[in-house]
Amino acid sequence: MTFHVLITDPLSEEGIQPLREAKNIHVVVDTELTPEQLEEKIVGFDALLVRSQTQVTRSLISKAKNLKIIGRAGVGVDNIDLEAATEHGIIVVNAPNGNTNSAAEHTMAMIMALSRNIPQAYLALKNHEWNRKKYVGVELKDKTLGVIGLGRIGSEVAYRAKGQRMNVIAYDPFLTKEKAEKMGIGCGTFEEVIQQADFITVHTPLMKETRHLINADAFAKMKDGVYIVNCARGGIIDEDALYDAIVSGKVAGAALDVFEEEPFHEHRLLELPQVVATPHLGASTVEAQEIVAIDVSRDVIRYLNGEPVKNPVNLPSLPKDVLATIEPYFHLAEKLGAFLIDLVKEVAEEIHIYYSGELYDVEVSPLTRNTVKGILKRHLGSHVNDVNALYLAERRDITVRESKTSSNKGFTNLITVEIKTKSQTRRVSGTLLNGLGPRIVKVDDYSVDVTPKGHMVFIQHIDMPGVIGRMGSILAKHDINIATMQVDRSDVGGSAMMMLTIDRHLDDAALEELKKLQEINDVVAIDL
Ligand SMILES: NC(=O)C1=CN([C@@H]2O[C@H](COP(=O)(O)OP(=O)(O)OC[C@H]3O[C@@H](n4cnc5c(N)ncnc54)[C@H](O)[C@@H]3O)[C@@H](O)[C@H]2O)C=CC1
Ligand SMILES: O=C(O)CCC(=O)C(=O)O
Repeated sequence: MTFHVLITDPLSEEGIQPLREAKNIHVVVDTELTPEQLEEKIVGFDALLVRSQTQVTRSLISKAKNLKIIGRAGVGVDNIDLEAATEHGIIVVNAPNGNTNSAAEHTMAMIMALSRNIPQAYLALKNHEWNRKKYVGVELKDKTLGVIGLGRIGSEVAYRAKGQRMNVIAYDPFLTKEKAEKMGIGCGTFEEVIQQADFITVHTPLMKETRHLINADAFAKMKDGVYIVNCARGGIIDEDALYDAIVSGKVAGAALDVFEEEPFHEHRLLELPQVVATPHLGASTVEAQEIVAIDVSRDVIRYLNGEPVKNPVNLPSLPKDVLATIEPYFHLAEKLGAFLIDLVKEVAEEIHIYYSGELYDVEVSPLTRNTVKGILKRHLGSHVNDVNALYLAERRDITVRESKTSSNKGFTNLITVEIKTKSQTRRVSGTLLNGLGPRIVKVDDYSVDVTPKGHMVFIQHIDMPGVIGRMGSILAKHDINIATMQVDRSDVGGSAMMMLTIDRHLDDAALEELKKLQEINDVVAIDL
C-alpha cells in the first residue's frame, strides 16, 4: 500500500529525505495552495505536513477523508484545530525540540537589537544619515529580564541572558523555587515579574489562558521605560494595548517576531520607530529546519506503518522504556475489548480495565485506549482509532475506568476487561505468555487458554453427558471444522462453558440450530 503525503509549507529538503526514501510513501510538495484549493486537494492524502502558515481548520479536516496524521514541523500547533483532528481520529505530531536553540538565539538577537537600536541605526545609515546621538542605547548588564513561560525556549533564553550578566526572574505555573535556584534565577508571580523587569520576554504557547496575557492592565503595572519582546506567538500580547503603551512612553521599545495576524504587508506597530521586527523567523535556521523536518517525517513514517510515534500532541507521549514495556500488549488489549463486546452483544455503558503484574507500575493509558478501540469498533466501525477512542466513548456517555491491582492470580501480567451493559456485567482476562504471545485465560469465572485470533464460539450450557457430541454433530452438519476446544464448569451438573476455535465464521443457521439444543443456554459467535 502506498501512502500519500502532502507538504503545504516550505520544509527543509534534507529534512524530508526520510519520507522521500520510504518505499511505501509518495510525497507531494505544494506550498502555493489557497485554502479552497487545499480543501479540494486534501481528499486523497494520508498525511499533511505543515509549519505555521497553513491553517488546518475544522472545515479542512472535515474534507480530509483519508487523513490519518498531521505533522507540524515546529512547536506551536495553534494553526491546527486539535479538537477537530481528535474527533476525526487524526493524530497530530510536532517537533518540539528541534527549534529551541534557534528560537532562543533569535530572542537574544532581538533583545540586543532592541537595546542598541541596531535596525533603526542601520536603516538611517542606508538612508545616508550618520546620527550617533539619536541611537544611544541601554546596556543589558545588571538589567532585569522577566521571562514569562520558562519551558524549553524560555529556559534557554534565561541561561543566555545570564551570560549577558542580566538578572533573570521568571514566572511559569510549573516553576518551583528549587528549580529557579538551581538555574540561578529568581521566580515570582506574574505580577511580581512584570513589575520588576526592565525587559519582558514571553515564551508561552498561545491558548485561551495566554491570549492577551500582556494587556493594558499588565502594561500599567510595569516599570516606565520597559522593553517588550515577543518571539513566541502573536496574540499573547494585545497589539492595540502595546501600541498605546509605546505612544504614551510607558514602553520604551518592543521587539516582535510574531503577530496576531500573519502574514501581513502593513502593520501600524511597524510605523513606530521604537519597534523592531522580523517576519516570524525564530525557527528559521538551516539547523532547526532540518531537525524539525526530520523529526516530523520520522513520526509520519512510524505512524503510517503502525508504529508508535515520538511526539504526539493529541495523545500523551510516553518515555521509551515505558513504551517498550507496554507495546507488546497493544494487540492483546484491543482483542480483549473486541472479544468481550461480541460476548455481551449489547452496547457498553461502563468499561473497567484492571491491570496487574508487570503492568501494575507503568503508564497504561495507551492500553486502555486500545481496549476501548476494540470495543467501539464493533458498533462504530473502522474510523475508531487510538486517537478518538476515548473521545468517542465520552461522547456516548460510556464511563471508562482504569485500575491497577496487585492481585494477578498467578500471572506475571494480566489485563481484565469488564463491561457493564443495561442487563449484564461480563469479564474477560488475558495475558502475554513469554514466547507464545497473547492468550485469553478467563471468561467470566471460567478458566480457558485460547489465542485471541480468528473465529470462535462461546457456549454456555448445563454440565451433562452428550452435550459435546450433539454440538459437534451440528457443526459437522454445517461443515464447520473445530480447531480447538476447551470446557470448564462451575460444579458437577451445574453451569458450564465451551470455548471453540473453528475454521470459519459460525453462520446464523448453525448458530440457531445450536441454540435449539435444550442443554445450551447461550451461543455466541466471536470473530477477532
Ligand atoms: N518564533 C518562532 O519561530 C518560534 C516560536 N515558538 C513558540 O514559542 C513558545 C514556547 O515554545 P517552547 O518553549 O518550545 O514551549 P514549552 O511548552 O517548552 O514552554 C511553554 C511554557 O509556558 C508555560 N506556560 C503556560 N501557560 C503559562 C502562563 N499562563 N504563564 C506563564 N507560563 C505559562 C508552560 O508551563 C511551559 O513551561 C510557543 O508559543 C511556540 O509556539 C517556538 C519555536 C519557534
Ligand atoms: O515553522 C516555523 O518557522 C515557525 C516555528 C514556530 O513558530 C514554532 O515552532 O512554534
